[in-house]
Amino acid sequence: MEHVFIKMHGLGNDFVVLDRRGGVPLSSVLARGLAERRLGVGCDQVITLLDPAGSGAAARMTIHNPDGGEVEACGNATRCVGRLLLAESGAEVVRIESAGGLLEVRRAGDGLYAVEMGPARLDWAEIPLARAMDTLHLPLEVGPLADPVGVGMGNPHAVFFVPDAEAIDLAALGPEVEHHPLFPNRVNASAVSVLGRDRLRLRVWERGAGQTRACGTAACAAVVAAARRGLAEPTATVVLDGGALSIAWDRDGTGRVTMTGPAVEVFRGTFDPQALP
Ligand SMILES: N[C@@H](CCC[C@H](N)C(=O)O)C(=O)O
Repeated sequence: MEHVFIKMHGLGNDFVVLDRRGGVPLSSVLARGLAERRLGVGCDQVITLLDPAGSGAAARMTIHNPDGGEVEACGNATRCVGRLLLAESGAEVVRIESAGGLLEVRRAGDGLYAVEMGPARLDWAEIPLARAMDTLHLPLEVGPLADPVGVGMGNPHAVFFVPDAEAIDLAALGPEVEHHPLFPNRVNASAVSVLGRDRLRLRVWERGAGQTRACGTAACAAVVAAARRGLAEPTATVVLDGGALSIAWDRDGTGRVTMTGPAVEVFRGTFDPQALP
């Protein structure tokens, strides 16, 4: 039997979205097959909408990386799901349940969507790291990547500040950082250059996905890390390969991070699960 999917993206970080409300969660095997770029539909993450558990949210969202692993958070996908649910309900704001917590999405004008991504996690156990340590300086060096900041945005991030992010060979260095024993759940790795007090350049190696054109949670983590190091303000623009995101960390208040950026629907189609690799 054929299944319907929606292809969406946020700054080129692309998703296959499946609406399974009233149905059952997606298996890792099916997620891997759908994400496969030669034989599947192809995407950086597979997103499933399920019935909410009862928090008053419009839906529950699950996220699978192309390696089949289910993960806690995806900033760009949250804007995309928010767009779908806002259009469906006509409401001003929608709440989405995720493994990383309850997220809120609202329209921000000009095709932009603002997501309240929850609090930045700064404690080693919440990221998580393998043992107790100062998350502002992780004892890690992989080639030109050294002394990262650890940040949890629901999912784990290591943020490396470098003079020139363009010069970093992420394809070569990313896998070693991702699988380093310091990170029991593996990690997303970012190379960040400070362009100004309110502007960062970020290139990312995503856990379970490899290099992508943008990662929303990495952009949040980069601003949190830069503000903690005193390198930038807690409100800044992050320039990724696919475009820019506005990030605001309410550092002295709730500790929550708000991310604003585009969410685009590309097309809708069908697939036959039996035909997937
Ligand atoms: N692209 C996402 C993050 C997706 C999950 C990540 N690869 C992980 O394993 O934590 C984003 O926009 O945040």
